[in-house]
Amino acid sequence: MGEPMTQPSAGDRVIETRGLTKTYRGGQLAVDRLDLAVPRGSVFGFLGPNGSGKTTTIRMLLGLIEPSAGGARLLGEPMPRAARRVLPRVGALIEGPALYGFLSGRDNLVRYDAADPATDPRTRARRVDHALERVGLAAAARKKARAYSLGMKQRLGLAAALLQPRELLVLDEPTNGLDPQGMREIRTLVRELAGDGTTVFLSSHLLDEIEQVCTHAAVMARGRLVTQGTVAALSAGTRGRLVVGTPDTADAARVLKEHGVTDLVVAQERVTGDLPAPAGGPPDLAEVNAALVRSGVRVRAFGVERASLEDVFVQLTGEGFDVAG
Ligand SMILES: Nc1ncnc2c1ncn2[C@@H]1O[C@H](COP(=O)(O)OP(=O)(O)OP(=O)(O)O)[C@@H](O)[C@H]1O
Repeated sequence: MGEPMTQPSAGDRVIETRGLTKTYRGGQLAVDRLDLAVPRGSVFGFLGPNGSGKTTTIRMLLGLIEPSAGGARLLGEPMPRAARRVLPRVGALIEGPALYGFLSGRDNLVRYDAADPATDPRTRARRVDHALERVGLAAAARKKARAYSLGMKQRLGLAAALLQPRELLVLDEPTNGLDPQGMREIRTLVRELAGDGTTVFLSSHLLDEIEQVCTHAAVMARGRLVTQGTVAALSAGTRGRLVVGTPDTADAARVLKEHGVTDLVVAQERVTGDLPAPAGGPPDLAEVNAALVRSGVRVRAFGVERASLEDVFVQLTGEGFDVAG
């Protein structure tokens, strides 16, 4: 309030950081001049290998730790200064929910709801039941939380974050440690929440997870932002690889090379390579295919593999994605 609007579109950003930096006391630079812009309504994936600074960033966004330099705005308000005003509009799940194992899932939620002085005790039961319904735990609501699977615990944590209507959900590695079924459940839930108009910001070290659920992503490496944008644009920025399935790999490689395909890799009955840069338009794949056939190459499969976020990461950092933390 009262502050001049520096960006005309600032109101459309639920998270915005400028030069956000964290150096821990031991001197570890965990987050280095981060400029993040999370549009309202997006499912925003915060992607990076372990140790790349995701949790540190999230802790600063939520006002749990102070930045060493730079700043963050959450729902348009400066953090941590406006924490008391902003945080009630934000649901968060970080480092697994704190639950009492000896209480039922439902009673855990009742406790969470009662801990919030702004809630009306008369409508508590309705809120709790609705949240349980929301995450698909209604049938297991009376079970003790210690009997819950990890996925159920994670869903209960989400239910706690959903006791109030939220504009933004911040989830730190929400599928970490879950089995494939548990992961699917959380992903489905995230999609549903986004469908209702909640902006979801989630961190993950899993590329395919981000590609499956997110509309936007930011990629981190060693505390720095590598890139951010829509998932479609990030992948489109990287050329796909041509893949030819054939028993005649040597001939195929020769013909492809003649057509400007580079970085050829010959594996068992498969030749892959980078397509030439599209000077004046994309290469004519039909012509490449016809040339293979003209040279007597028996082509079983022919196509371009879509670039993945992993390709984007490797191309931008020159590192594999599994960088040690
Ligand atoms: N409290 C702390 N004190 C000192 N260094 C820390 C602290 N917390 C994190 N770090 C270091 O800061 C860097 C970033 O860690 P952070 O936990 O933010 O990364 P991350 O991307 O969330 O990884 P992970 O998925 O493993 O949590 C790491 O090198 C980590 O060792």
